[in-house]
Amino acid sequence: MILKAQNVSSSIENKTIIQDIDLHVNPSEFVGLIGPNGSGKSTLLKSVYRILKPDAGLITLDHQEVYRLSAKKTARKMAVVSQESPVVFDFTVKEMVLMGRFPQKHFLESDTAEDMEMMERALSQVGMLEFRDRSFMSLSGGEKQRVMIARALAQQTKILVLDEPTNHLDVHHQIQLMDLVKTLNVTVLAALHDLNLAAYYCDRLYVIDSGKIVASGKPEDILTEDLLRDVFHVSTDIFIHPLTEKVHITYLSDRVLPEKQKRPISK
Ligand SMILES: Nc1ncnc2c1ncn2[C@@H]1O[C@H](COP(=O)(O)OP(=O)(O)OP(=O)(O)O)[C@@H](O)[C@H]1O
Repeated sequence: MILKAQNVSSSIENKTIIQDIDLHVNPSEFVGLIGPNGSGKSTLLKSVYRILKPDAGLITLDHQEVYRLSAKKTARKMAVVSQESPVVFDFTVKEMVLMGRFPQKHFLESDTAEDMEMMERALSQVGMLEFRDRSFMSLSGGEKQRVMIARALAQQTKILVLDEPTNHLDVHHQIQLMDLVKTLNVTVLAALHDLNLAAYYCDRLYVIDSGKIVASGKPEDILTEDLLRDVFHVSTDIFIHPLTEKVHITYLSDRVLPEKQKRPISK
């Protein structure tokens, strides 16, 4: 499944939030969207998953315009884990994950043995099976996030759109989740704050700053000390890790940098 955004611009309350965005994700590719707070990552993802219709431009899934597809048809193709945790009152973890099966079902069709199997498999994939009868609202932030990921997995789509999927997870669960997503062999577009995770797992990255794509390409080609200074306003030391052979970024506080290595950081 190929996802494309062409010349996409969106505004909220007459303020342009993202502008002339061109982006594509090839089948089975893991693409990361990185950028500072407020740069427009979630807005772009919301436009992709049909929550915020762009003012201009085109978003397609396998050459079909998403805003012409029904919500149900889109949900059969694309699963989303958004930043906001849903406010639900009395659903169990199991019921939350089974909701991911709705797009595949007929109106009022009850849960089948296959649905139950998918639910159990998705919960074990995120290490949450033992929580299946717990109330969703009683879970910790990280546990909720893993259940929402299980729900997306149970949806069995060819494309996953993830908005900060690891922001509540401890280091072990961050790696477990990213490994899992990587092995699914589906098309992934994910907004990520952790640049080392992005560099390690993503095939390609798009860098967004003030609503515009300012760089794109393989992590090793675009994650430079200059780019991180210009876009994220941090000093860094970047090298290829000898074991992983991936870009590794060390963040440097100006307080510890020798005077002669300090370079102005614009903001
Ligand atoms: N409903 C809204 N009303 C007004 N401004 C909004 C609204 N939604 C988003 N914005 C603004 O749009 C800009 C982009 O927001 P967005 O959530 O897309 O950024 P982001 O890159 O995902 O940020 P973060 O890294 O903090 O999650 C921000 O300045 C934000 O305040």
